[in-house]
Amino acid sequence: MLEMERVNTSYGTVPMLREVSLRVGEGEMVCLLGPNGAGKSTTFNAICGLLRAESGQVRIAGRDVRDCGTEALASLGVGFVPEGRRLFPTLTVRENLRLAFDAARAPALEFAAQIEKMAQLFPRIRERLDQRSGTMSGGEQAMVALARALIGEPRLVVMDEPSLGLSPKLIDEYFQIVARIRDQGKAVLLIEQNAETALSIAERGYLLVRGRIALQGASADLLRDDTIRHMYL
Ligand SMILES: Nc1ncnc2c1ncn2[C@@H]1O[C@H](COP(=O)(O)OP(=O)(O)OP(=O)(O)O)[C@@H](O)[C@H]1O
Repeated sequence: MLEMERVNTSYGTVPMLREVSLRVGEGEMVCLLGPNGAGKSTTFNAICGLLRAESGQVRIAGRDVRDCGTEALASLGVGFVPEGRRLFPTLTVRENLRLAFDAARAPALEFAAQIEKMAQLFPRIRERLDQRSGTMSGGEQAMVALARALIGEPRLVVMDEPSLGLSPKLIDEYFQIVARIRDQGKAVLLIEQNAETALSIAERGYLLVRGRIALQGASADLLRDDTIRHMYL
């Protein structure tokens, strides 16, 4: 579903990502770990078209998306959960979801039915559909941001540190929902600081250090790896 091949990016003259290659297969959940400043959000931006890769390729479902634009990606079946949620705070939950639903351009889907599906998946937002999203708690906003990524039935979901700022109890609830999404057959790239939780639900993982992929492997192997244990566990 997602392939990055030898991607390089810079901020001005400062190189950031260096020869980054990663892939997420159909229905597979993969995590991208890395310390602060490693380039995780840069990788997210390179996938969603906010930052153009200088060289290398970014392909989604076999299509080169480097010049695609973020809106077009939604209609290719990709849902994004950006760091910090980035909801429209003065719009209601329903309006935020509507924008994402329209961007997905999926004529076979019906908005009311998709809202009902999201309300079932996220009971916390059912009674808040007409509340302005900026007045919701951080945990509720996190659920709305995930519902927004899912409402157009994407085949691939890319999440940038979605658990940031959530309480331990909410993190558990959040990742139970993420695991259910994976079980529905969606491909997921989970960019996370929370290595133990991420590796416990993803099949494989990559470790990004100073813009380069330093380690990759099956989650069970990474959980036993000395570098990962030293950095996180
Ligand atoms: N727009 C920008 N202009 C210049 N430098 C930037 C820009 N965005 C990010 N950087 C730098 O690139 C490096 C990687 O940033 P990035 O946000 O990708 O890291 P990260 O792994 O997501 O870190 P964190 O876990 O702290 O969010 C950092 O040193 C950051 O200061």
